[in-house]
Amino acid sequence: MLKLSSINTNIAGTPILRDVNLAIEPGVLVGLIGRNGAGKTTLMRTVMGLLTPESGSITIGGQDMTDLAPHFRSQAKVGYMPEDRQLVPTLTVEENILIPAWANALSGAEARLAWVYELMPEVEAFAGRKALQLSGGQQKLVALARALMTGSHILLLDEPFEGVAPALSRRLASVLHTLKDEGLTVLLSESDYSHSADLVDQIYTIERGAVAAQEGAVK
Ligand SMILES: Nc1ncnc2c1ncn2[C@@H]1O[C@H](COP(=O)(O)OP(=O)(O)OP(=O)(O)O)[C@@H](O)[C@H]1O
Repeated sequence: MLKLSSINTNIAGTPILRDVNLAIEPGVLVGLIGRNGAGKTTLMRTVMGLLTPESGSITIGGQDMTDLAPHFRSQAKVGYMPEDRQLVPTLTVEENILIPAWANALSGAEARLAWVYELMPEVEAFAGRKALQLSGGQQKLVALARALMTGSHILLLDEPFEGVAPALSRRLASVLHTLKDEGLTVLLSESDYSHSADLVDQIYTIERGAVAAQEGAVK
């Protein structure tokens, strides 16, 4: 379970997240819906420990992560797919996918990589190509593959469908359906409901850094 309690995060002294409370039960796919600039990325970066909240707490699987360095998220089997992908352009696709495994000395990385390739055979097909040779949508799949290396329990996906062509969007949605069936816990952000409506079990909206649960919004 992922839980944020009364989180306030500032950027350069400006309050961005305001008293955010959010709880995701294991195996549930939650949509975080809000316009550009609402604070979705700030929320994800705060959960990942890349931004330190001014106050409040973050627990993952019952462990208080609020003051722990980002790499503790990998140990807790949390994976993060940033909105801007953040691939290293001159490394191959496979090298990019393996970065979190190297950085965290992940045991069982080979088996995990094989599982990821089984889930997304198209990624294995371009494993040897440099990241800069891929389209934006293909890079999104690679960023998802990389997030899955550590994210075997919880995935944070920041606008995964943004800028992805329709055919690849459908493919991405089908991969996310499979991950949901596998029991992963997922927080997925989107600026509207266009891609997530069929996927999410529960919705939170975010507006000017304030988060609200949408009761009975879906399923
Ligand atoms: N490095 C920064 N310096 C100053 N302000 C920032 C910085 N990063 C984000 N902000 C501000 O924080 C607010 C929330 O931004 P954030 O990126 O979290 O929103 P978002 O919902 O993810 O939107 P987007 O899809 O546009 O990224 C915005 O008002 C943005 O201008």
